[in-house]
Amino acid sequence: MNVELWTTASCTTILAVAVFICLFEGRRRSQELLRDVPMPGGASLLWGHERMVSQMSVGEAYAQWMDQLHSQTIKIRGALFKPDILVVADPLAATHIMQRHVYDYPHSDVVRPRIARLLGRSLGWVEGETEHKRMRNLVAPSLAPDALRSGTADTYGAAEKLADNLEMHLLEHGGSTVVSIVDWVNQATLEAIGRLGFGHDFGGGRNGDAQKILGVWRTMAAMGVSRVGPMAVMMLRRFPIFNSLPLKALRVQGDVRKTIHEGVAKELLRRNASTDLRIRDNDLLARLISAHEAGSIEADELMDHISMFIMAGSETTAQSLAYAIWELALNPHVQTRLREEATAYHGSPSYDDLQTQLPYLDAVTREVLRLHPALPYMERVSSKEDVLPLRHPITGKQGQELSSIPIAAGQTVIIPITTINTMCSVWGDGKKFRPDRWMGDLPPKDLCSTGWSRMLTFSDGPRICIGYKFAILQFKVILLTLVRRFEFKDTGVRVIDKVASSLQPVVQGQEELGPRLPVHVSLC
Ligand code: HEM
Repeated sequence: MNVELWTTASCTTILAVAVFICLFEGRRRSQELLRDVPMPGGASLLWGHERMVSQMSVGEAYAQWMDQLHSQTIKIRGALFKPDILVVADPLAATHIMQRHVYDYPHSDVVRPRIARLLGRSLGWVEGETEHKRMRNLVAPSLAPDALRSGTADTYGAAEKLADNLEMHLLEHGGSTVVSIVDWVNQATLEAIGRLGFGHDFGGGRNGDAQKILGVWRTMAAMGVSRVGPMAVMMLRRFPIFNSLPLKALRVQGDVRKTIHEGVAKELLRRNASTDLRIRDNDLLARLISAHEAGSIEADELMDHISMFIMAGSETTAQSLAYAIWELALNPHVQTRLREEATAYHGSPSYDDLQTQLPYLDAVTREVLRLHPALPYMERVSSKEDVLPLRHPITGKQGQELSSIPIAAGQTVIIPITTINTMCSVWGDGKKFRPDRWMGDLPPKDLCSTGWSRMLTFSDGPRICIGYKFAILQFKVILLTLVRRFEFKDTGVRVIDKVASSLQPVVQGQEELGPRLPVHVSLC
């Protein structure tokens, strides 16, 4: 063997041993600190518990294990010999992470590169307190209640356009037909964020740009819910370096951001330059452009804020609305009662009336957002050692009661939003769709999360969803408009909740068709 070859071989071996020692050491330390945290049985040697999580309907596996182990804090075995993953539904521990120490728990190596590819290096991606606060302060006024008050009429405009298009579609089909409702409501939510944030008309969510954006998103989501989707997540969780490989599953994520940048974002900037744009003083685009002109943000950041807000501002609300209509189809008595309230109110309720004058619409909204959170879980990694306080102590290996657990730096932590929002030990009949719960007694506050409405649907603390008030406005306006004009009926299919970046409904037996939520619609 010549010297060069020998040196290369030795270096490679030393590197491989070093990587192995680091991985092993990280695993050992994390296992040691989590030794008292209960773990369910049945892990596969290769896939740990992670594959089971992805095979069941969203949140189901965690709920079952937490019930079995009588604990809201558990650990699961990671796939491909990854160190154990901590799953935290305990309200005090979740509040500790999201409220008080959110900057010590950045997004994981699966989540952050995905956000960068899909939506851009904007607010949901940025880490570190200073940079995060800077971005948040830049965009927050555009989504504050005053901005929403002046944007309410535009949101009604988007909802009416959807209702008109749907009515036309039904008339072409003899007055009633089955539609995949997600695709329809997504047109309205895209139109609504276009109008509110950017003074932009997406042609009711049906023009060329809108169709391209919704099309690439659908392709990405279909791949995410296919068999390769969960595999890719497990591989990336274990080997983050795969994030830089030219894999198809990753490339289609990048297509979403690219489509927005090359289409609507360029068009907005072109029209701004020719002053052909209807910008409200405080709207998102106006704020971004003045920050760019003042030299406080680069062009790349400007473009990424546009892609982030167009997608985050439309897709999540569309999923939630689609599930709302599906629940109305499954629960005709709720639908009738909601329609009665909606038609008893004459005209279009203002932003403030929507908060107080339609109590049943409010209850239905909260119940759908509780049961079907559009982001079913959050995944974080501790950047330093920490001690997690617990509201519900766990019993250690020696039978001792532990009201806190130590966390190693680098520990992956999952906060299972769906499981937290629906836990029967907190909510009683937590898996049942029952809007009336919001008009009666709610679970005691100390058993619940400190997020909006005692849930974690919009996260909590300094990184709580910045668009949640707009999401609720869109949700109520579109649901109110649709329930006044259409009747929804169940089609009898069984739906399984999957995740591809966000919650995605899949029809059992028709998985190959990708995310769909079929509902029978007719004119009222
Ligand atoms: C029902 C609809 C929505 C749901 C359930 C939802 C949920 C969430 C959740 C759980 C997070 C935290 C994610 C994490 O930290 O890992 C988040 C963050 C975020 N959401 Fe939403 N969201 C919704 C609608 C919206 C809308 C309408 C917008 C914009 C107009 C928006 C923009 C954002 C942004 C920019 C962030 C990052 C905030 C930060 O890190 O400071 N979301 N959302």
